[in-house]
Amino acid sequence: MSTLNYGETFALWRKGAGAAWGDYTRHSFVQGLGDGTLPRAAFLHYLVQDYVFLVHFSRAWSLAVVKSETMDEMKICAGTVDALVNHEMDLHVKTCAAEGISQETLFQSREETANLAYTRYVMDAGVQGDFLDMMAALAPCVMGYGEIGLNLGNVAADHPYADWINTYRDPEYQSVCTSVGQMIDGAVTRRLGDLKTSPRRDHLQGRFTKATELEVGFWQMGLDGA
Ligand SMILES: Cc1ncc(CO)c(N)n1
Repeated sequence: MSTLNYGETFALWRKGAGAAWGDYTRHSFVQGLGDGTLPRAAFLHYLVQDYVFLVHFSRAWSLAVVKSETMDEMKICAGTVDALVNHEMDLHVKTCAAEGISQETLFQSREETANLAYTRYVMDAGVQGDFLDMMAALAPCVMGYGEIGLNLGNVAADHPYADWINTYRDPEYQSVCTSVGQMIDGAVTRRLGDLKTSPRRDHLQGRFTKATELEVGFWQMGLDGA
C-alpha cells in the first residue's frame, strides 16, 4: 500500500516478505475482527496471550534502548516502550476487566508456544545481532498492526471490536508507526548507507520475513486455542 507513511526501509522489507505479508495482515482472524464475526472466545483467548506478548515485546524494545547509538534512536525506542506499557496494554486490561479477567491473572497467564517463539525470536535478534537486526524483527509487529487498523477502517461505536480497531487506527498509534519508520530509515543510512546494495540486505530481510511468519502463527493460535 503506497499510501502508508511508515518509511522507505519498511516499504522495501514489506515487499520483500512477499505473500507472508498478506497472510499476516489479511488473516482470517483479522477479517473476523473487521466484520465482527470473530467468536468472542477466540478474541479473548488472543487478547490474554497478547498481553503476555506485550510484556516481552516491551522488554525487547527496552533492549533496543540499550543498543541505540543516537539520542533520536533512544527517544523513539523509549517512547515505544512507554506507548506499549502505558497505552496499548490499557486496551487489554480494560477489555479483560469487563469480562472478569483481572490484571493479575493476565500477567500470570500461561504463555503459549507460538507466543513464546515470537517474542524470544525478537529478543534473540537483539542478543545475537545489532540494532538493525532488532528493528527488522520488531517492524512487522508495529507497522503491521498500524496497517491492519487502517485497513479495517472506520467502524460504528457499537461494533463488537470497535475498541480494538480504534486502538490501532488511532492517530497516536499511527504516529508511533510513522516515527519508528523514520527512525529506522535514519538508523539504516547511518550504519549501512544504501540498504539495497548492502551485504546485510538479505539477512535483515530474513529477520523481517521470519517475524511476519510468526505473526501469522500468532493469529492462528488465537483461532485454534479458543
Ligand atoms: C502479536 C502482536 N503483534 C503486534 C502488536 C502491536 O503492538 C500486538 N499487540 N501483538
